[in-house]
Amino acid sequence: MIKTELFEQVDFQENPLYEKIIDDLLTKQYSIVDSFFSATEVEVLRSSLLQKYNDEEFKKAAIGNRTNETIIKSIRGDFIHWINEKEANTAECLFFGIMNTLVDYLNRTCFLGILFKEFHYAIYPKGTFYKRHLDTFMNDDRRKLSFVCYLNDENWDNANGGELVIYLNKDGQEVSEVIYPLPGRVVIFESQLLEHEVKPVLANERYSITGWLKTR
Ligand SMILES: O=C(O)CCC(=O)C(=O)O
Ligand SMILES: [Fe+2]
Repeated sequence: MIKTELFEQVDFQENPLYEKIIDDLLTKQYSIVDSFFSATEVEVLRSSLLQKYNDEEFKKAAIGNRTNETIIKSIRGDFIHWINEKEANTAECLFFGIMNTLVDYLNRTCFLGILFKEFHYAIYPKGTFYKRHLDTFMNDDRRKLSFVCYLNDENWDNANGGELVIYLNKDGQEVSEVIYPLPGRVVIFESQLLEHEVKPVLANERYSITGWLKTR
Protein backbone atom coordinates (compact mmCIF):
# COMPACT_ATOMS: atom_id res chain seq x y z
CA MET A 1 0.00 0.00 0.00
CA ILE A 2 1.32 3.50 -0.86
CA LYS A 3 1.67 5.71 2.17
CA THR A 4 0.65 9.31 1.54
CA GLU A 5 2.39 12.04 3.49
CA LEU A 6 0.14 14.31 5.48
CA PHE A 7 2.53 17.22 5.23
CA GLU A 8 3.99 19.15 2.36
CA GLN A 9 7.54 20.29 1.82
CA VAL A 10 7.79 24.06 2.21
CA ASP A 11 9.86 25.75 -0.45
CA PHE A 12 12.99 26.37 1.61
CA GLN A 13 16.68 25.88 0.96
CA GLU A 14 18.99 26.08 3.95
CA ASN A 15 21.93 28.44 3.40
CA PRO A 16 25.01 27.55 5.52
CA LEU A 17 26.47 31.08 5.33
CA TYR A 18 23.27 32.73 6.54
CA GLU A 19 22.88 30.04 9.20
CA LYS A 20 26.36 30.93 10.49
CA ILE A 21 25.38 34.62 10.69
CA ILE A 22 22.21 33.74 12.62
CA ASP A 23 24.10 31.43 14.95
CA ASP A 24 26.75 34.12 15.62
CA LEU A 25 24.10 36.76 16.29
CA LEU A 26 22.33 34.48 18.75
CA THR A 27 25.47 33.44 20.60
CA LYS A 28 27.59 36.63 20.57
CA GLN A 29 25.45 39.44 19.12
CA TYR A 30 27.71 40.00 16.11
CA SER A 31 29.01 38.16 13.08
CA ILE A 32 32.03 38.71 10.83
CA VAL A 33 31.88 37.19 7.36
CA ASP A 34 34.91 37.35 5.10
CA SER A 35 34.36 37.34 1.32
CA PHE A 36 30.65 38.02 1.75
CA PHE A 37 31.19 40.10 -1.39
CA SER A 38 33.54 38.79 -4.08
CA ALA A 39 36.57 40.79 -5.25
CA THR A 40 34.65 41.75 -8.40
CA GLU A 41 31.59 42.88 -6.46
CA VAL A 42 33.80 44.98 -4.16
CA GLU A 43 35.46 46.59 -7.16
CA VAL A 44 32.15 47.42 -8.83
CA LEU A 45 30.75 48.91 -5.60
CA ARG A 46 33.94 50.86 -4.90
CA SER A 47 33.84 52.37 -8.42
CA SER A 48 30.24 53.41 -7.83
CA LEU A 49 31.16 54.99 -4.48
CA LEU A 50 34.12 56.87 -5.98
CA GLN A 51 32.08 58.05 -8.94
CA LYS A 52 29.51 59.61 -6.59
CA TYR A 53 32.24 61.06 -4.40
CA ASN A 54 33.90 62.67 -7.42
CA ASP A 55 30.52 64.04 -8.50
CA GLU A 56 30.39 65.68 -5.06
CA GLU A 57 27.29 63.82 -4.00
CA PHE A 58 28.69 63.09 -0.54
CA LYS A 59 28.12 65.22 2.51
CA LYS A 60 29.69 65.42 5.91
CA ALA A 61 28.05 62.84 8.15
CA ALA A 62 25.94 64.20 10.96
CA ILE A 63 24.97 63.09 14.40
CA GLY A 64 21.27 62.45 14.78
CA ASN A 65 18.76 61.21 12.31
CA ARG A 66 17.91 62.96 9.09
CA THR A 67 15.49 65.40 10.69
CA ASN A 68 17.83 66.23 13.54
CA GLU A 69 21.27 66.82 12.10
CA THR A 70 24.13 68.54 13.82
CA ILE A 71 27.64 68.17 12.57
CA ILE A 72 30.02 67.30 15.35
CA LYS A 73 33.49 66.83 13.94
CA SER A 74 34.90 65.69 17.24
CA ILE A 75 32.60 62.64 17.15
CA ARG A 76 32.73 61.56 13.52
CA GLY A 77 34.57 62.77 10.45
CA ASP A 78 33.29 60.58 7.65
CA PHE A 79 31.45 61.63 4.49
CA ILE A 80 28.34 59.74 3.48
CA HIS A 81 25.88 59.32 0.64
CA TRP A 82 22.53 57.55 1.17
CA ILE A 83 21.72 54.90 -1.44
CA ASN A 84 18.21 54.98 -2.88
CA GLU A 85 17.04 51.52 -3.97
CA LYS A 86 14.52 53.04 -6.40
CA GLU A 87 17.28 54.89 -8.22
CA ALA A 88 19.93 52.19 -7.92
CA ASN A 89 22.62 51.92 -10.59
CA THR A 90 23.93 48.53 -11.77
CA ALA A 91 26.34 48.18 -8.84
CA GLU A 92 23.68 49.13 -6.32
CA CYS A 93 21.13 46.73 -7.87
CA LEU A 94 23.66 43.97 -7.35
CA PHE A 95 24.09 45.10 -3.74
CA PHE A 96 20.35 45.26 -3.03
CA GLY A 97 19.83 41.87 -4.69
CA ILE A 98 22.24 40.30 -2.22
CA MET A 99 20.89 42.23 0.78
CA ASN A 100 17.27 41.45 -0.03
CA THR A 101 18.06 37.74 -0.20
CA LEU A 102 19.67 37.95 3.24
CA VAL A 103 16.77 39.94 4.72
CA ASP A 104 14.20 37.46 3.29
CA TYR A 105 16.14 34.61 4.84
CA LEU A 106 16.34 36.31 8.25
CA ASN A 107 12.64 37.09 8.19
CA ARG A 108 11.69 33.56 7.20
CA THR A 109 13.94 31.72 9.62
CA CYS A 110 14.18 34.06 12.63
CA PHE A 111 10.92 35.97 12.38
CA LEU A 112 12.96 39.12 12.83
CA GLY A 113 10.29 41.26 11.20
CA ILE A 114 12.70 43.41 9.18
CA LEU A 115 10.44 45.79 7.27
CA PHE A 116 12.80 48.63 6.41
CA LYS A 117 16.40 48.97 5.45
CA GLU A 118 18.68 51.91 4.82
CA PHE A 119 22.23 52.06 3.54
CA HIS A 120 24.82 54.71 2.86
CA TYR A 121 28.27 54.79 1.35
CA ALA A 122 30.92 56.11 3.72
CA ILE A 123 34.37 57.54 3.15
CA TYR A 124 36.74 58.16 6.04
CA PRO A 125 39.59 60.39 4.83
CA LYS A 126 42.96 60.18 6.56
CA GLY A 127 42.72 61.50 10.12
CA THR A 128 39.01 60.80 10.56
CA PHE A 129 37.29 58.43 12.99
CA TYR A 130 33.93 57.74 14.62
CA LYS A 131 33.99 57.81 18.42
CA ARG A 132 32.43 55.04 20.49
CA HIS A 133 28.65 55.00 20.11
CA LEU A 134 25.47 52.94 19.93
CA ASP A 135 23.71 53.15 16.56
CA THR A 136 20.34 53.71 18.20
CA PHE A 137 21.45 56.94 19.89
CA MET A 138 20.23 58.66 16.76
CA ASN A 139 16.75 58.34 18.27
CA ASP A 140 15.91 55.52 15.90
CA ASP A 141 14.99 52.52 18.01
CA ARG A 142 13.70 50.66 14.98
CA ARG A 143 17.28 49.84 14.07
CA LYS A 144 17.64 46.14 14.83
CA LEU A 145 20.78 45.04 13.00
CA SER A 146 23.71 47.16 11.89
CA PHE A 147 25.53 46.13 8.75
CA VAL A 148 28.92 47.24 7.40
CA CYS A 149 30.79 46.02 4.35
CA TYR A 150 34.25 47.22 3.45
CA LEU A 151 35.13 48.34 -0.04
CA ASN A 152 38.85 49.02 0.35
CA ASP A 153 41.14 47.60 -2.29
CA GLU A 154 43.10 44.40 -1.90
CA ASN A 155 46.24 46.33 -0.90
CA TRP A 156 44.59 47.65 2.27
CA ASP A 157 47.21 47.48 5.01
CA ASN A 158 46.34 47.00 8.69
CA ALA A 159 48.77 49.87 9.41
CA ASN A 160 46.24 52.19 7.70
CA GLY A 161 44.18 52.08 10.90
CA GLY A 162 40.42 52.56 10.65
CA GLU A 163 39.68 49.41 12.63
CA LEU A 164 36.14 48.81 13.81
CA VAL A 165 36.23 48.04 17.53
CA ILE A 166 33.19 46.36 19.06
CA TYR A 167 32.80 46.43 22.85
CA LEU A 168 31.37 43.33 24.45
CA ASN A 169 30.43 42.29 27.92
CA LYS A 170 31.88 38.92 28.90
CA ASP A 171 30.90 37.76 32.38
CA GLY A 172 30.69 41.33 33.62
CA GLN A 173 34.05 42.27 32.06
CA GLU A 174 34.39 44.56 29.06
CA VAL A 175 36.32 43.03 26.20
CA SER A 176 36.80 44.40 22.71
CA GLU A 177 36.96 42.81 19.29
CA VAL A 178 39.18 44.61 16.77
CA ILE A 179 38.06 44.20 13.17
CA TYR A 180 40.15 45.34 10.20
CA PRO A 181 38.21 46.80 7.26
CA LEU A 182 39.29 44.21 4.71
CA PRO A 183 37.67 44.23 1.27
CA GLY A 184 34.60 42.00 0.96
CA ARG A 185 34.34 41.58 4.73
CA VAL A 186 30.91 42.13 6.29
CA VAL A 187 30.14 42.79 9.94
CA ILE A 188 26.59 42.49 11.26
CA PHE A 189 25.69 43.28 14.85
CA GLU A 190 22.83 44.07 17.22
CA SER A 191 22.26 47.83 16.85
CA GLN A 192 20.66 48.26 20.26
CA LEU A 193 23.20 46.25 22.22
CA LEU A 194 26.75 46.75 21.00
CA GLU A 195 28.76 49.95 21.37
CA HIS A 196 31.50 50.33 18.80
CA GLU A 197 33.89 52.84 17.25
CA VAL A 198 35.98 53.43 14.16
CA LYS A 199 39.62 54.09 15.05
CA PRO A 200 41.40 56.96 13.27
CA VAL A 201 42.43 56.31 9.69
CA LEU A 202 46.21 56.78 9.71
CA ALA A 203 46.89 56.52 5.99
CA ASN A 204 44.83 56.18 2.83
CA GLU A 205 41.01 56.54 2.62
CA ARG A 206 38.61 54.01 4.08
CA TYR A 207 35.59 52.97 1.97
CA SER A 208 32.45 51.15 3.10
CA ILE A 209 28.71 50.75 2.91
CA THR A 210 26.93 50.96 6.25
CA GLY A 211 23.30 50.20 6.83
CA TRP A 212 20.54 49.19 9.17
CA LEU A 213 17.84 46.56 9.05
CA LYS A 214 14.83 47.95 10.83
CA THR A 215 11.63 46.72 12.40
CA ARG A 216 8.37 48.64 12.39
O1 LIG B 1 32.48 51.67 9.32
C1 LIG B 1 32.40 51.00 10.34
O2 LIG B 1 33.17 50.06 10.59
C2 LIG B 1 31.30 51.33 11.35
C3 LIG B 1 30.54 52.60 11.04
C4 LIG B 1 29.56 52.99 12.11
O3 LIG B 1 29.69 52.60 13.25
C5 LIG B 1 28.38 53.81 11.78
O4 LIG B 1 28.31 54.38 10.68
O5 LIG B 1 27.48 53.93 12.63
FE1 LIG C 1 27.85 52.76 14.28
